[in-house]
Parts: sequence; C-alpha cells; structure tokens
Amino acid sequence: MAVPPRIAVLASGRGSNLAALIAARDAGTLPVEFALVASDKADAGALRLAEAAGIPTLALSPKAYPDRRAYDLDLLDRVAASGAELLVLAGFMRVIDAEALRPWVGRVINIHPSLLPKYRGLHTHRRALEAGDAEHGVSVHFVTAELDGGPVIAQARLTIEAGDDEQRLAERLLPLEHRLLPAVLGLLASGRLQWRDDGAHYAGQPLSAPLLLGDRGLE
Ligand SMILES: Nc1nc2c(c(=O)[nH]1)N[C@@H](CN(C=O)c1ccc(C(=O)N[C@@H](CCC(=O)O)C(=O)O)cc1)CN2
Ligand SMILES: NCC(=O)N[C@@H]1O[C@H](COP(=O)([O-])[O-])[C@@H](O)[C@H]1O
Repeated sequence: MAVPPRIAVLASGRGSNLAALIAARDAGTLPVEFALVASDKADAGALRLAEAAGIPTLALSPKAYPDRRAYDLDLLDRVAASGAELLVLAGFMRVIDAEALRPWVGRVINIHPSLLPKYRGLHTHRRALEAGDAEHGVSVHFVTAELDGGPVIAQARLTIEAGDDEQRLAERLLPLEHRLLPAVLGLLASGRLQWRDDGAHYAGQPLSAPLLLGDRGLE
C-alpha cells in the first residue's frame, strides 16, 4: 500500500473546495493526508473547516511583513516545514512571488473559475457575461510565476443561461469545482499526472490539451 502524499492547502475564503477535498479523502476516493491548511485571512472559513477536521492550521497575516516576497517566503517555508509534498491553492487570493514559488513549481495546483487561457486574474464571471460568452467553466492548472498561466490540467464546462448573473454563475460552477479539484489532485497524488522538464504529463504522455471532467479517468 503506497503511503499517501501529504498535502497543504492555501485558502483565503469560506473553503468549500477544501471541504470537497476533505470529503473525498474521508470517502476513500482521494488518497492524501492533510498536513496543513493555511490562510492569509485569520477569519477564513477554510481555517474553521480544517480545525473541525483535525487538520493543523496556520493564519499568517501579510501585515507583519515588510513586503510580499518576505511574506510568501515565510508562508511557503512553513508549508514545507509541515511536511507537505504537494500544495493546493483553493481560493487563495494572493499572487505568489516567483522566488518563493520556485521550489514548488510542479507540485502546486490551483483551481481557477474560468476556461483558461480566457480570463486570467479576477472577476472572471463578470468578464464572461460582459463578453456574451455561450460557455464558461473552471480550470485546474499547475501554478507558475505567470499568473494563471501554468499548464492547464483539466477543465469543466457549462452553458451560460439567460438568467445567469455573476452570483448565479458562481453558484452553478461550484459543484463542478468540487468534482474537478479532487479528481485532479487524485491524479497528481497517484503519479498518473506528473510535472516534467517539458511540462505536464498524463498517463505517461505529454498533456497536449486539458482533460475534461467526465473523461475516462476524470469522473
Ligand atoms: N504566482 C502565482 N500565484 C498565484 C496563481 C498563479 O497562477 N501564479 N494563481 C492565483 C489564484 N488566482 C486565480 O485563480 C488569483 C488570485 C489572486 C489574484 C490577485 O490579483 N490578487 C491580488 C489581491 C486581490 C484581493 O486581495 O482581492 C494581489 O495578490 O495583489 C489574481 C488571481 C493564486 N496565486
Ligand atoms: N482566482 C482564484 C479564485 O477566484 N478562485 C475561486 O475562489 C473560490 C473559492 O471558493 P471556496 O473558498 O468556497 O473554495 C472558488 O470559486 C475558486 O474557483
């Protein structure tokens, strides 16, 4: 029986994606151990969820640091000290400094609420609605120094409906996020998804296009 990898999660908000990861672990469908949940916000709901699940937590305020790099270096040092081997950004709302990130590239993934490469950054639902897009969705990608520019691993799509506004679109996307993130983390944890010098590999082959939720192996 392989030893499940230890993972850390960074979250700034309520933590519904963290809850989905914990639920998948508890259901036996996600073979990981949670080493740490950390947040830049002391009042993040994700920290409360982690506490309730008996997962070590860290609330680290950027206010105590002279600059962004100092904060990010200390945060990721503490993530490393937790024994985490993989890092998941689950609604973590800070752009991570390139130097601090460097040791983690290939071991950190993020869930982003758009069909990347469309709408990197913030306010993705508003931008999709304003553009009159017929489709929207979520992406899980490897995190690199380039904001939301890392190789896209997998996506889930939905059709934008006449009654959608930002809030309803976000609400309709969440269930897809809660399926996609655990599925991708499971691929990374099992070694079926790998980061190599030439980028992302899946099932031993270069990942030439994002996997789609519902594809075989990504249910
Ligand atoms: N180096 C990287 N850092 C992060 C990445 C990444 O791909 N590379 N992904 C983001 C997640 N994210 C979208 O998915 C995202 C988070 C935050 C921001 C942003 O502009 N943050 C502002 C503050 C915004 C606020 O406080 O409301 C900032 O950091 O100044 C854009 C995209 C996580 N980090
Ligand atoms: N740019 C990153 C970003 O916007 N991520 C988004 O934050 C939300 C976190 O919700 P949660 O705290 O309930 O998981 C999720 O919808 C995620 O896609």
